[in-house]
This record gives sequence, C-alpha cells and structure tokens, in this order.
Amino acid sequence: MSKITFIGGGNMASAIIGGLISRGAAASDLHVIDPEAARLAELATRYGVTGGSPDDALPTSDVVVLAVKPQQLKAVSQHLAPSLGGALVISIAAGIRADSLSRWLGGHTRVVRVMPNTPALVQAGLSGAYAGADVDTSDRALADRVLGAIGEVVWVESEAEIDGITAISGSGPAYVFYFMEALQAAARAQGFNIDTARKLAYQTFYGAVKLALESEDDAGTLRAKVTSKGGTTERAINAFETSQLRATIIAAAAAAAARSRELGEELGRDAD
Ligand SMILES: NC(=O)C1=CN([C@@H]2O[C@H](COP(=O)(O)OP(=O)(O)OC[C@H]3O[C@@H](n4cnc5c(N)ncnc54)[C@H](OP(=O)(O)O)[C@@H]3O)[C@@H](O)[C@H]2O)C=CC1
Ligand SMILES: O=C(O)[C@@H]1CCC=N1
Repeated sequence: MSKITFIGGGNMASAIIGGLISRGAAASDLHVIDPEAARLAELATRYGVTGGSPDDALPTSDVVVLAVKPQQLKAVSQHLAPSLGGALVISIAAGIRADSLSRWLGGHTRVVRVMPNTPALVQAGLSGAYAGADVDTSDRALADRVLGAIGEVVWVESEAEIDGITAISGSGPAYVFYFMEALQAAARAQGFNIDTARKLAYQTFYGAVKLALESEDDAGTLRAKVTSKGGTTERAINAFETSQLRATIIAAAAAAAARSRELGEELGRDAD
C-alpha cells in the first residue's frame, strides 16, 4: 500500500483510517498530523498509526488526505504547499473547489476532491470523487484504492455534482440517524423502555435496508407491500404525507447542497 498522510485526525480521518486498517493497510504506512496530542494518542492506540503536529515536517507521502474543516483548509494548504513533493492530494472538505485548493497549494494540480461519509468506518461508505483535468488515470486508480477500502466510489465528471453528493450521501447518514432517533422516541412514547425502544428502531432500519438492498423491488414497491389497504401503515404514511415529510426531505437536501456551494464561494475567495 502507498504511504498516506492525513492532515487532521478528527471524525472523518478516523473513519477512513479505520476502514483502511480493517482492509489490511499497514499502520506503518499511515501517518496523521493534528494539533491535539490526545487525539493522536487515541489514533495510535486504536490503529497503531504514527502522528505528529502541524509544525513537524511532512513525511514523504504518495497521498496526502486533507481532512481539516473547510474553514481551516486555506491556511493548512498554504502551509503544506512547499513540502508536498509529488503527492496526490485528496481533499474531503465540504464545499471547497479543486481550483481553489490548487491555487492554495501553489499550483499543485494533482488534486482529487472527494465527499466521503462516516459509514466508511464500517467499510460501507460512499465517496463521491471529482478529478481535475490534470489528474491522470494512475492517480485515479490510486484514489480508487484508498477510497475503495472504505466503501463504494462514484466518480463524477462535473464538479458541481459533488455538492449534490454532499447533500445526499455526505450529510445523509445524519438524516438516517435523525429518523432512527425519531423512531426510537416514538417507541418510548408507546411505553417501551430505552433498551427495547432502541432495539425496535435500529433492527427495523437494519432489516428494511437489508431487504431493500437484496430485493428486486424498489423502495416504493417495498413500502406498498407493507401498506395494507385500510391498515395501520396507511394511517402512518398518510400522516407523513399530510405533514409534507417527503417535500421537507427534498428541501432539506437542497439546503445542504446550497450550503456546499456557499462554502465554496465564501471560503474560496482569496481576498482575505
Ligand atoms: N463528518 C462527516 O460526516 C464528514 C465530513 N467531511 C469533511 O471532512 C472534513 C473533516 O471533518 P471532521 O472530521 O468531521 O472534522 P473534525 O473537526 O473532527 O476534524 C478536523 C481535525 O483537523 C484538526 N486540525 C485543525 N487544524 C489543523 C492543522 N493545521 N493541521 C492538522 N490538523 C488540524 C482539528 O483539530 P482541532 O479540533 O484542534 O482544530 C481536528 O482534529 C471537513 O472538511 C468536512 O467538511 C466530509 C464528509 C463527511
Ligand atoms: O456537515 C458537514 O458539513 C459535513 C459534510 C458532509 C457531512 N458532514
């Protein structure tokens, strides 16, 4: 496997590292740079990876994964620019466009913009990936190997699609967890204790997703098969429709995509 350095050792880096290690990557090939010594210590304990502070020299790397907050990316990139060498840069920051990043990296154009998601931790992630014009097929293959270790990869040819991917699969796990929380609260309202409520909600999600993935039927057909005419499900689905839940979900995802575009505009400017 290639030598990979993560800049930022937070939630997402940890998820990707966890996925890579579970897939057999050698911990000695993975290095993390983060200002928090405690976070580095936790990553070292959990995965055996080495770590360092942002003031340390960047180790020679085949791939540098930028996993800091979008707001931190400009300063971090400008700091790294002189020491990147020939590394392929993979940015997972929401919103930040490949051309902004290349500029901050002093004209480094081997840049892939990626939107992963946290199920990466259990190798069930989905990463949307966009390669700029100067990323060649061997760089794509290298990015595929890294991202493929944590789940599915969807390459897009237009960078604008990454904002849509951010809104659906990047932020999407939070929408699903939100629904799970709500279903658990509904179970509590039916009088079940917390443990049973959690089990009812989680196993229902797990079973429904497994069924959907393994079935020839689409989600709408599967829903119809649960919904007996004049029965209980129909009453619940009618309540969802009356409260315009479907339209709310579509509008919520559109708001997330708009925020991704807005982050790119706000943070991509070079005026400050
Ligand atoms: N969470 C998610 O589900 C997803 C997040 N993303 C994107 O991934 C990126 C990271 O998100 P997430 O992991 O949630 O964020 P976190 O805040 O958990 O992780 C960012 C880490 O970077 C550290 N950091 C700050 N400055 C530096 C520096 N100069 N050098 C090295 N490390 C630094 C932070 O330290 P400190 O806290 O001390 O500042 C923190 O540990 C974001 O850009 C986000 O848009 C993409 C897909 C999904
Ligand atoms: O909320 C965010 O901005 C990041 C990007 C997608 C998921 N988390």
